[in-house]
Amino acid sequence: MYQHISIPAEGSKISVNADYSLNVPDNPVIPYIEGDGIGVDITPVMRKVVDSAVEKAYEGKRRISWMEIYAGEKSTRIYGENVWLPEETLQAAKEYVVSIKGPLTTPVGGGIRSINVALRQELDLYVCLRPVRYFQGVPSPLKNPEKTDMVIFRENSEDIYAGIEWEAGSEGAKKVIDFLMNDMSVTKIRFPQTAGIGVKPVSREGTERLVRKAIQYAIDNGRRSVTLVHKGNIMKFTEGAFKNWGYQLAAKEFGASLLDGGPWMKLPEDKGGIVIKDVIADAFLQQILLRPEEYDVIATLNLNGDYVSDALAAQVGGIGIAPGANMSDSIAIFEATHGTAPKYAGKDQVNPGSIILSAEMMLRHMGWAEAADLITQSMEKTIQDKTVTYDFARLMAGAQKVSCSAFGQALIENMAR
Ligand SMILES: NC(=O)C1=CN([C@@H]2O[C@H](COP(=O)(O)OP(=O)(O)OC[C@H]3O[C@@H](n4cnc5c(N)ncnc54)[C@H](OP(=O)(O)O)[C@@H]3O)[C@@H](O)[C@H]2O)C=CC1
Ligand SMILES: O=C(O)CCC(=O)C(=O)O
Ligand SMILES: [Mg+2]
Repeated sequence: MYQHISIPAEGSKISVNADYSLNVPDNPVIPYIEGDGIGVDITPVMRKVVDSAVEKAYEGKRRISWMEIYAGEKSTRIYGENVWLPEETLQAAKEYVVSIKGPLTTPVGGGIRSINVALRQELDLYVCLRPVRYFQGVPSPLKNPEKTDMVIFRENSEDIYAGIEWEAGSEGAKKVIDFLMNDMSVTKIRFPQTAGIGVKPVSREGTERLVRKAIQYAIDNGRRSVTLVHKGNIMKFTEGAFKNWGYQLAAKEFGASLLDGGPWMKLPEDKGGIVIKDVIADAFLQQILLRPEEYDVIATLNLNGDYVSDALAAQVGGIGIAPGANMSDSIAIFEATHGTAPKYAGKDQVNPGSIILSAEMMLRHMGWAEAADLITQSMEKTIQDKTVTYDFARLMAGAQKVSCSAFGQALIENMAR
């Protein structure tokens, strides 16, 4: 029994088999977190669009029972002042296997640590999967935005992003600096009296499980290459190790061999002949603008993946239309790439496209491809009709600018069946 979560009267749990495949009942209970800021605008629209797609695709034989669970500001209103991520929210996400969330606020330079990161850490959702594709008609800063077609596998549990750090002048920072200077002979801390300290753990296990998923995805989906994106020239034993462990895994588990003497590799033809390559992160950020067609599946560390996600989203029209998922082998929480966009909160203005396309990924993950296809088709049609929210309308000649909820309604009306 939960304290504040109301379990729907109808519906049952999705379960996971030993091989991590899912048993999805026709009436699954799907937990959702509304989200802070624009969560109040986009999450209800997403639910309506998904319900409509499922109804249209399965004519009442399948249906989602939504179950609200809480995190972020709404949680503090329900559970108490300092309860940002209740234990029962984690429990429900585990028990019900597949869920979806709106964005959650993280204060800058102090205050609570990210609840988004905490959710990923607590549930060990080690893959952040963010596909980036172009929808015809979306305004983009590129001449040929359709050439950007990548799938990002961002490591989601390690790196400097994990939040191990001590504030300048704190007891913790002093202790760590003392240890580094006195016990480890470190002489390179430029201003030891006033330095804050962050720690960047990157492990072989963490790297291998992420790169394994990326390569398997590339094989299963007929992709051409997997690129390891790193800053290994500077951070040799973290980012450099990520690159080395990635190549080693490709050889050890997938039979990759050196291509033209290396370091690039190639999988055997029965595994699609996929090329495994690497690129240094700064060079990657300029190459994705100049030659995006050379990149396909991307495997990278947590912080790089965060930067790369927003940069690639911009190339195909912005974070209003950038979906994603946080996944372990069994549990998945789908979420948009963007944040809470506080200046638009409650104004019914923003693009609900990102969370709707995250739900589209969720439906596909559940094996409900017919409903997922309806969402993609209606998204394509609605954008081509130039019925769009402010973010696209301001860059599109002759567009009909609509609200967040009206865009959802247009999607529903444009569903083919
Ligand atoms: N996973 C999560 O929950 C995430 C949470 N965050 C958190 O969100 C908060 C705000 O972060 P911030 O850096 O402002 O980033 P945001 O992604 O929230 O917003 C930045 C800008 O992106 C555009 N944008 C974002 N979402 C949409 C949308 N749905 N439709 C149209 N445009 C959109 C807006 O641009 P414009 O002004 O040009 O219209 C907005 O001002 C922070 O607390 C941050 O930590 C951030 C990222 C992910
Ligand atoms: O947790 C946050 O507030 C930011 C997270 C983020 O930017 C991301 O995961 O892309
Ligand atoms: Mg981000």
